[in-house]
Parts: sequence; structure tokens; C-alpha cells
Amino acid sequence: MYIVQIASECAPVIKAGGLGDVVYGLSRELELRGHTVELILPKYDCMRYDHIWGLHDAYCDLKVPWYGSEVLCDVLCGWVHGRLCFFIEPHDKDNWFRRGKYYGCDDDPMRFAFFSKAALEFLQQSNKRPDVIHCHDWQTGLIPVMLFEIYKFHGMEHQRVCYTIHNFKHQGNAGTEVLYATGLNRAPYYFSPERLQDNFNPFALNYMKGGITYANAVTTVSPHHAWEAHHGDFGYGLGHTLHVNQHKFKGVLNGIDYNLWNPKVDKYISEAYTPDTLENKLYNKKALRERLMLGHDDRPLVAFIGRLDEQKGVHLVHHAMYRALNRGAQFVLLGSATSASINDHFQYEKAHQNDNPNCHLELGFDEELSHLIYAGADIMVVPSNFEPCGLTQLISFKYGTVPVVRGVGGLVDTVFDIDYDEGRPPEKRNGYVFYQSDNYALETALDRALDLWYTDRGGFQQLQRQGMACDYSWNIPGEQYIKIYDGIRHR
Ligand SMILES: Nc1ncnc2c1ncn2[C@@H]1O[C@H](COP(=O)(O)OP(=O)(O)O[C@H]2O[C@H](CO)[C@@H](O)[C@H](O)[C@H]2O)[C@@H](O)[C@H]1O
Repeated sequence: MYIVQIASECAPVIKAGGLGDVVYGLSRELELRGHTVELILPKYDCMRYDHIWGLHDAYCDLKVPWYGSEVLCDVLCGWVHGRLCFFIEPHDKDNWFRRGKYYGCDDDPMRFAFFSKAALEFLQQSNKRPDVIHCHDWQTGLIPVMLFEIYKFHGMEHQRVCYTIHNFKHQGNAGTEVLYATGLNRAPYYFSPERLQDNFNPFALNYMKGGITYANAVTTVSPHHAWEAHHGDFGYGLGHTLHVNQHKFKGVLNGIDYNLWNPKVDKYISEAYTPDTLENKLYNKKALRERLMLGHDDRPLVAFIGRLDEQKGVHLVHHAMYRALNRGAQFVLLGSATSASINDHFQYEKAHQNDNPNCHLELGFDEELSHLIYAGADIMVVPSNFEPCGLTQLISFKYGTVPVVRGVGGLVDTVFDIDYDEGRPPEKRNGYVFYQSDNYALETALDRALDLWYTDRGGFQQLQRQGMACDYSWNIPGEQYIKIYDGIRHR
């Protein structure tokens, strides 16, 4: 099969969070299974050019219709750790992808509407006719809309779309201007409840709703979150739209790429290890402590890695830090804040903990350091308010780091409480789970993890090995996506 992935991220060249990991990991898995995969991405000024091999011009003077005129683009092509990627670079007066950041601009809806349009123009003009276009999140929600309303009539009638939602909270809203810019026009047609009209703001179009409505298959990134989004509050207003489209909606649990996330081969960690040589994990704890100038006494090390966003339960991250410190553990945080107020809060905490030999807060994005933290920590906290899948607990398992998580979304599908998950034999359990979102609930799980570390080192190591034995590779999800593609492609 010929599959084109269109997304706003692909790790490690463009990564703001888990979306990038998934786009890369899934593409690699599909290729390993013998399919042809190409990726289309924006060419941001701030992406990691050091991860692209052989970047060269692939298609010059791509003319993309925009507001009844045209925007000239170059398309460059290169390999990102073996994956063939096309990068679209518009020569526009607003410098859409030359902002020094991936997201967070007032005109994000217009930037990514343009990217979606340009990606389709590129396919159309370069005569690429994939069996399946797989697009991701709100940034590419307009792709199926434009494919079936415009490009279908220009030689692309056989293409089918799979649309994956990684985060329902960000849906992409715009007004009529986006219809005139993209050439969709016909405002009354699209501003209807069956098409793109937002379910709560009648004056807004909703890209994600468009993606759900027009795509041939819609997925989110875990079965439990699919249920929550459809039946609970986590669809952020799209529950009804999911209900109407339930015949084509399902949850497929993410995998992680064990070529990249694997303590046996990881080049960013100080000492390789496997379940059989778990004692070598200690060298990584030592290296992490040296790098962050932490003390070296015999204490457990608790970590958090993630975007510092309301989604991640920042109030509980804050509490986990103080609880861990009070219980005599060390605490390491790696995160970049998504709002000024959260950033200010953690900057204040960082200054406050500056001289503490048992605490380190690293505020920013640092891929290399994240690997060493996964390898060096004993316990990883994931106290999310909502979590469509969650990759940090999956990576933690592979590195023998025990997750302490809140039981929501994909965390429910992947973490099984060692003390309380009665539906599963003890040797298949792998972490600690709590359910409420107050401090006390977090303590009930974090304390149990720390108690085991303090009182039964052998038991703790056994739990680490049980996590390492779990298979959260792309193997099974890869197969599930192929089935979905097969079900929608034109025969
Ligand atoms: N400051 C930092 N420095 C270095 N690395 C950092 C970092 N902050 C985060 N990371 C890394 O980024 C990834 C984050 O994964 P998450 O599952 O938390 O994704 P996120 O919430 O962004 O995405 C959404 O998409 C993913 C993928 O579908 C879903 O798993 C998730 O639930 C959903 O919210 C991990 O690889 C983590 O190590």
C-alpha cells in the first residue's frame, strides 16, 4: 500500500510532544511491513536540521491557490532517520513557518489551513496518488474536507483518509475567512451543524469536526479514551459528532519505537541495560545525578517529564515534588510550560529549590536529557487530568522505571496496579494507579511505590522487570492501522 502521512510534527526533527513520536514510529512500522510511506511536513525554521539527511529541492515553484491568488512554495525532501519526508516552505509575507516556534501564534488556524492546502496541492500537482492519506490532529483536519470537496474533482477521486486525534482539547477554530482563503467558499454550506459549524459557537468553523465528519476512518490513541471522548466529557464538545460518526471511530493504542526508546541501544544514556542486567540502571542514576548536580546518597529518584500544561495535572506534579522530597526521595522535572502563568509558577519553584541537592527542575525541551531521566529514575509520575494515550508511562516501562499514574485515558489501558488490579494475575501488573485528582489520592499511590522501594528492594526490582516485559511496540498497533487502511482503501 502507498501511504502518505501529513502532520505538523515528526520526531526527532519536529517534536513538541507525543504527536511527533507517533508519526515517526507508525511510519517506520508501516515501512517495515513492506508498505511505501512518505511524510509531508511544514518546513519550520526552528526544526532540528541535524536530524535530516540529504535535504534537497524536490519540487520548485509549487503554486498554491490562496484567497483567489497564489502563494509560491518550495518543497524540499530529505530522510529523517530513514523516513522520506517532504517539507513545504511557503514564500509568504507573514513568514508562517519562520516564527522560531511550532505553535502558539495567533494565526495558527490560518498557518495550518495553508499547510493542509499546500500538502494537497503538492500531491495533486506532483501526481502522487497514495491509497491512504493519514492525517493527524486539528492542524490537518481540513485535509479530508478539501480532498472530498475540491481535489476529488481534480484527479484525486480514489484517495481515502484516516484521521487520528491525539488531543481533543485543541480543535482549530476559524471564521469565514478560511473558506475564502482555501477556495472552499460557500459559507452557508459549511456553517451547518452536519458539516464544520462548531457545536457551541455558531459563528466558528471547527477543523477537527470537519476531519471527523469527512474522513473515511477516525481514530484516537487508546480504546479507553475513545470511550471517554464518545460518552464522557473528554470529547470537549465533539461527543455528539463522534456519536453521529461512531461507525468509523475507534481507539488504537499507540506504540513506541523500541529502536529509539530502548535502554539496550540508547546512545543518550551512560550505560546500556536489559531486564537481565537491570543492576546497570544504577550507573544511569549516577550519571543523571552528576549531570544535574544532585546528591549521591541511597534514595529513590522520582521524575516527571512532559509538557507543563493543565492537561498534565500540574497541581499534582507540584504536589508530587513536595511529597517525594518529604518522603526522603529525590525529584527531577523536565518540562516546558504552555502558558506564562504555569511557567512563572515553576520558575519560582526552581529558584526556591536551587540549592536543594535532592531536587532539580529543568524548564525547557531537551530530548537527550529526557532519555537519561527515563534511564536514571526509579519512579515516574503521570498525574494527568486527561491523557488520550500517554507515552511517558510506555517509555518508562521499557527503562524499568515504575509509573505512578492517574487512571484516565490510555493510562487505564496500559498501567495495572500492583496491589489492586484484581482482574489480572500479580505477575502481569506493572505500576501504581490512583483515580481522584486531589493531593491525597496521589499520595496513596506514590507512597506505596516509595514504601516498596524502601522496604523491599527485591520486590521493587521484580516490579521493574514486569514493566520491562510488557510489549508496547508498534507491532500490534501497526497491524490495526493496516486493517483500518485496508477497510477504507479503494479497491
Ligand atoms: N520538556 C521535554 N523535553 C524532552 N522531551 C519531552 C519534554 N516534554 C515532553 N517530552 C517528550 O514528549 C513526549 C510526550 O508524550 P505524551 O504522551 O505526554 O504526549 P502529549 O501530551 O504531548 O501528546 C498527545 O499525543 C500523544 C501521542 O498520541 C498522546 O500519547 C498523549 O496522550 C496526547 O496528549 C514523550 O516522548 C516525552 O518524553
